[in-house]
Amino acid sequence: MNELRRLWQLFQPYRAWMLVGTLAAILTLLANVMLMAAAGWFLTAMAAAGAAGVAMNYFTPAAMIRASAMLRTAGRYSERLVNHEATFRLIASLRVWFYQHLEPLAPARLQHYHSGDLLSRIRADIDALDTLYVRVLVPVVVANVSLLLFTIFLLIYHPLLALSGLTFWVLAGVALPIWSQARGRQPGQRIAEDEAALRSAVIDGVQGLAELTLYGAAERHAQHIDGLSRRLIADQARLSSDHGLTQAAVGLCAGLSLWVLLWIAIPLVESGRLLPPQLAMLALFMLASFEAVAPLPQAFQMLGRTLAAAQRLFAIVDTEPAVAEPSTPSPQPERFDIAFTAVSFSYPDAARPALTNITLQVPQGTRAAVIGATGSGKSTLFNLLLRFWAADAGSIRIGGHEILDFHGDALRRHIAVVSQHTHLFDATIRENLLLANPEASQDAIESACRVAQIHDFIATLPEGYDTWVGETGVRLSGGQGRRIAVARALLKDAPILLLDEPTEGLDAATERDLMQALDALMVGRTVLLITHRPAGLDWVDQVLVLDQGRELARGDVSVIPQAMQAVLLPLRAVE
Ligand SMILES: Nc1ncnc2c1ncn2[C@@H]1O[C@H](COP(=O)(O)OP(=O)(O)OP(=O)(O)O)[C@@H](O)[C@H]1O
Repeated sequence: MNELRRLWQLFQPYRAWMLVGTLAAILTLLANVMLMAAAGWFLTAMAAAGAAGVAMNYFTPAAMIRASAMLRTAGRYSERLVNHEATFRLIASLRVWFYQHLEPLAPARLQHYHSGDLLSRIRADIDALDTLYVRVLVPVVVANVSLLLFTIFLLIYHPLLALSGLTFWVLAGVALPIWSQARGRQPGQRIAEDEAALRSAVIDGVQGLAELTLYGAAERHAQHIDGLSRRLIADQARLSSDHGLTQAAVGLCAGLSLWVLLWIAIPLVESGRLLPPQLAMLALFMLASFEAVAPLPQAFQMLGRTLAAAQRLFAIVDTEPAVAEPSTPSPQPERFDIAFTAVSFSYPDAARPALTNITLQVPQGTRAAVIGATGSGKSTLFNLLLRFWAADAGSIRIGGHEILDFHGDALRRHIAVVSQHTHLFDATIRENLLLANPEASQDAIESACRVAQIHDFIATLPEGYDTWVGETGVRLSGGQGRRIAVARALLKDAPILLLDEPTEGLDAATERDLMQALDALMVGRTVLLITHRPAGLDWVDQVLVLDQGRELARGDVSVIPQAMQAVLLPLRAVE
């Protein structure tokens, strides 16, 4: 129920829309019931007048019927219009709200979530929330208001009629929904989970199709997906069959209520306390009144799924970011030297610290390399500098300011990164470049690409900078992708440059060309380079050698040959 309260708060900006939509729904229902009741009365009265050969004013009832029919049509149209508008606005704002909470959690707090699962939360779970408004809130309010009016209406004729109406409305509008909610809770939760699992499995399967085929595991993966779909379908089938049952039960209640109404009202007609046309009116009124309670069983059946979706969303929204944003404005550094002082850090649940007591000063405009074997903590140093994680001990400063005093975005504006894993978006080359600087002119883009030595290649493409690079840049080679990353970093024009094994996996000739492009990028910037290869170490000013998160040596390349040998010899042997 806590989720319901929190969701209601999120709906706050749309309450005026919701009020109008709900009023329109109430009006539509009342018009429909009035139409049926008035038609029943009118037909019987006309027949009775005809049989008795007396004149009767049919203008007023005919006008009432026409007015109800018009009101019903206009009400239905405006209810749909307003409620859809409110729902779409609500969904759009919920997506933004969720994304705003998701972004500060990346990457540290999201590493346990599969991207398919996150996608499912952003799409299916948020879609499920809108049902709370259209399928649950509106029907519940409409039912309460109209049943109150219906009861008063029946009381005018006889208390017993009101009592019997209430009994069947409560049966259809309260007992059936309670039953259907209890039955729908578990499958509803499972559907939310299974949809996410299915989406993850399908995305995994498509992305890893080459590996699955290579290792003959495609069939097994298909069976896994098949198993998940079957479970999903079984739960959906159960909900649908329950829905069918409840609809039949609502129909039964309506039929029984009519029968009881006749049983009470016929003696009233016989005793003259009710006129025959009133009997017909009440009978049709009773049947039509069940439209108020008919949507309730499904509404409560869906509640389980909606609440499960809300729980999954709040689980992310309530997660504390790994690094808290400061409450004060970010400092404006005047120089861009980097200073790590006695920094230690362990990842949650890690067996050993990733970094222990690391100190490194990189004066502005100089270049430092961090070398070490796999798992020695090099990337962790970058993660801490980029404020993706906060160090457990020690301090990291840029231009003399603690990096924890910067807002994450403000800090990262000063830093450009070129890594071996450059993510290229499924967009054009130009759009991928503009990510670094949306304001960049075509001239600026081209000159960055010239320095990165990729312009000539782009110029040969039929669509030039408007060439689509494909998902994750599959239509570019590794070296070309890396150069786009260099051009991006140039366009960002940040004073600090982090290079994470930028030439990893490239052949010697491509590596040499890329090094030239990187050389141009590094001019005038404070550079931190991660590498486990000797290439490039001749142009750095200092080296930090890491071994299992500890400093093995630090200083000029020439003054630490022993440590260099210790780390580089085994690596050279591998190469
Ligand atoms: N997100 C993470 N969560 C938990 N442990 C991590 C995480 N990232 C790294 N580690 C662990 O921290 C240690 C240091 O990892 P790090 O990635 O910094 O090493 P590295 O020197 O950059 O290695 P490589 O050269 O292979 O990239 C390793 O033991 C690794 O398993």
